[in-house]
Amino acid sequence: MGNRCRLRTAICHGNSRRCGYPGLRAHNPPTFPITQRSRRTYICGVKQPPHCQMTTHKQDAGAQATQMNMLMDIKRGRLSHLSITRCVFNQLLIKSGRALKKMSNTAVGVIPSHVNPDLQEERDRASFNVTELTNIIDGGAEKTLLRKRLEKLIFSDPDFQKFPDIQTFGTNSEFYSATVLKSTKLFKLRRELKWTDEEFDIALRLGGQGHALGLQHGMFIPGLERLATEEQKAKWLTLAKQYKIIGTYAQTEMGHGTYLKGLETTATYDPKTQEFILNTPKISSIKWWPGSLGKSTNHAIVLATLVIKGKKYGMHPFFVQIRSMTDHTPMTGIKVGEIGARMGRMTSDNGYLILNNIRIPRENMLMKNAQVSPDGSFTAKAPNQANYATMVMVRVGLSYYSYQLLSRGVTIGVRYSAVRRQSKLDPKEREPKILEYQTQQYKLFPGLALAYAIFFSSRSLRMKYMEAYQEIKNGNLQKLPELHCESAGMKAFCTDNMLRELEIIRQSCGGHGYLNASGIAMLVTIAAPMVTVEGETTVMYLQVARYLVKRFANASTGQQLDGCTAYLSMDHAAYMCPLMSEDDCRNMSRLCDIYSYRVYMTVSRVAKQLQTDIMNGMPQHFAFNKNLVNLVRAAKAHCYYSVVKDFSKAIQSMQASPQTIKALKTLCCFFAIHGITEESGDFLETESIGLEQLQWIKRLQGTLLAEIRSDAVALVDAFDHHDISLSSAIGSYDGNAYERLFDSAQKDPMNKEEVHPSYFQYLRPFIQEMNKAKL
Ligand SMILES: CCCCCCCCCCCCCC(=O)SCCNC(=O)CCNC(=O)[C@H](O)C(C)(C)COP(=O)(O)OP(=O)(O)OC[C@H]1O[C@@H](n2cnc3c(N)ncnc32)[C@H](O)[C@@H]1OP(=O)(O)O
Ligand SMILES: Cc1cc2nc3c(=O)[nH]c(=O)nc-3n(C[C@H](O)[C@H](O)[C@H](O)COP(=O)(O)OP(=O)(O)OC[C@H]3O[C@@H](n4cnc5c(N)ncnc54)[C@H](O)[C@@H]3O)c2cc1C
Repeated sequence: MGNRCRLRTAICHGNSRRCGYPGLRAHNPPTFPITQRSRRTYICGVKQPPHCQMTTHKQDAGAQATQMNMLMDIKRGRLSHLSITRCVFNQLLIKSGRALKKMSNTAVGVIPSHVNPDLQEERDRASFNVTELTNIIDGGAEKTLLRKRLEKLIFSDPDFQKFPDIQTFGTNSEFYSATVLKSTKLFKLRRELKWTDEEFDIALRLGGQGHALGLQHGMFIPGLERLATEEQKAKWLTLAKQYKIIGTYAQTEMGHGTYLKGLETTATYDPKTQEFILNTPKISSIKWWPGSLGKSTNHAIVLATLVIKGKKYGMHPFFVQIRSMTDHTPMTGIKVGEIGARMGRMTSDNGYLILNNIRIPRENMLMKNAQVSPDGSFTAKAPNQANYATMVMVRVGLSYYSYQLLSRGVTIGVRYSAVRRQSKLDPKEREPKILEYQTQQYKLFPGLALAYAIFFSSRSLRMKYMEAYQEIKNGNLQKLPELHCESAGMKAFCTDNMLRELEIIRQSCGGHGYLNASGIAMLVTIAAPMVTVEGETTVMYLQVARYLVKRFANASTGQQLDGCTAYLSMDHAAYMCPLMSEDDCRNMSRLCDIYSYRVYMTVSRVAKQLQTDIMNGMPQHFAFNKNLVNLVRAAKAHCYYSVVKDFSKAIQSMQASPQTIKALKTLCCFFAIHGITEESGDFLETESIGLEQLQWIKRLQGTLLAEIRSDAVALVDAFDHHDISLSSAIGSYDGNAYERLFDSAQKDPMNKEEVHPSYFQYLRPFIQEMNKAKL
């Protein structure tokens, strides 16, 4: 915390409580309207004479020195609480004689209504029209209006306004209740206002993190849509869409999440009664993790290994009622509950489920992809992986969700860095904004560029998904393998890199980044499980690698490839690094060629090594395991290349002003060259670039940091996250970080009482005992 802030806090702390103005607390607003001018004359809600103001950066050195000395005294414990207050006030009164020309624009405990000038200055210097870029992100000006209309509606509700504070200070149980309330409110609004799916999606996103009933829309409804027959949909999908039943997707078990063939929950068919008997026969088979299962849901799609006459038929989905529709108690034979406190905030009630001889009618197997007839004969209509369809959809969704989380994080980081001043660059100048430090830019701008890259790339993936899904729905599964590769790869790439960047951004906020009130700490914990859910990162990369190796083998036989692996069948024999000068390093087409060659080399090397190992007699699974690290490396290279390509293509086809295009091009180029510097070893080793080119690229990196710096605030403003969605004291639109931090601290339940009960219970008796004790 800077000196200025520490002093403010110290002043307010004493002042608000014991400085001779009893009854007035820091967050007590004055009871009459505050004008801009009068606002300046308040400290802790107490009217002060104009001269009795906080010092500013431009104050004279003498005043600063006096305050510093006082601070040292406070630190050393030489000043009592009361004397601190008096002393500070006296000092301020003395200094008032020097007529501080520019008074502090904010009184402690009052959040100013104007934008922090340091942030305004950034906005004034933007090289492009922020609204234009916001419109592009929203998908058009009319979509921005729609989002804003929904924002206004949702955030005018006091329950939504309260949510950030509950998220910051509430107990797990309070937070869970708030997320139930939030979900039910949104569901009701959807019905009442007849929202379209798009409007509802926007509303869910605005609602921020934490939806107790999130799995209803995230997986239960999509699961029914993808796995149920038309007849079953008519029965259950309608109920689910009308919220008459609340459900989840229960697949993962305590013993298995990744390896679906290893699921131990069984659904054994009984032809006599035409029922399935569901069991979780051992501890490792207990369903463990499903969201909304712990406390919220009354139904579930349970994934279980189908057993007919002792034969196993792989994993299939079953529709199971788990709680009573009248009193929400578990159905007979079912034990269900919460799995326990998790890292960070519990954004959903993840649960466990034990099934003990639960009988469900034959019709409750979701039979779109495979059927069991009354006599127990099994017919598959599609490969078993068709039952993984819900996961593919969620992987696509999580790629976009990564954009949402990261863009929020980087908004907080950049805005805060534009209002935080610390240390000295030029000894003669005032302390600079920390955003001026190149190292700070290097912490923030990769995340900023990644947020845009993920946005454009996940948008392109979503479009591919919609197209392929239509075909898959009609029984044409041709595009499924590529869709699986792309969705698994993007899910892994986006969540993995998003989490890494968010943690760097958190650190870039210094101490305040560790406070929940910063919003960024919370984002990191919300992002943390995203690398695990819906297919763990390494496992997903390995699925990509498996596809790449296969496609490489196809290309080696002369097959012309299309789609995301087309580059594998191109002729790379005559490759030469296309960067001839430093200027070329800004050429996206050339940078894409470098990326494509790097993937090609990485894939071909590992594929050839695999082949050699197998030819040398190594069993295939051994050979695979021996090369896993390089397989993941190849998959990562493929994904980075795809994202660079998508980002660059999106800009090429964009209808926007030259200024906006230029700002995005700079960011895209930075994203591409940052990837090269991060993995320079790989690029050099594959001879995609040479040493000289690497030097050019590194030099350009410094130049681009400086170019992005001037538009950084505008680029994050363009995401246009509402303050309630951000839930950040240090990243709000007005940039009044310190005032909001202080305000937030006042709301901490620990500050409700001046003296904590533990003082009477433990501390006072202890101190008394120590005072009585002989030396
Ligand atoms: C909308 C969301 C918004 C965001 C909300 C935020 C809130 C967060 C909410 C969070 C909620 C979190 C909720 C949750 O977490 S729900 C639980 C999620 N669980 C998982 O994701 C499990 C991960 N495991 C698997 O998916 C599979 O077991 C893997 C893939 C690992 C292996 O697979 P498998 O066991 O079968 O063995 P195999 O490797 O021999 O593969 C055999 C063949 O199958 C092909 N194959 C494999 N998979 C697919 C596929 N999907 N489509 C098409 N094809 C596929 C594969 O290429 C291969 O083809 P070929 O090479 O033989 O030709
Ligand atoms: C917050 C949260 C919400 C969730 N929600 C749901 C839900 O709603 N419904 C649901 O069904 N599930 C849910 N899950 C479970 C989630 O899908 C699984 O945790 C996830 O798929 C990972 O599986 P796992 O836990 O078995 O990890 P593991 O597979 O045990 O992973 C542990 C390690 O083993 C490695 N590993 C495993 N297999 C391989 C391999 N073949 N090759 C190389 N390395 C390997 C991994 O890379 C990892 O490093 C949720 C989980 C979380 C954390």
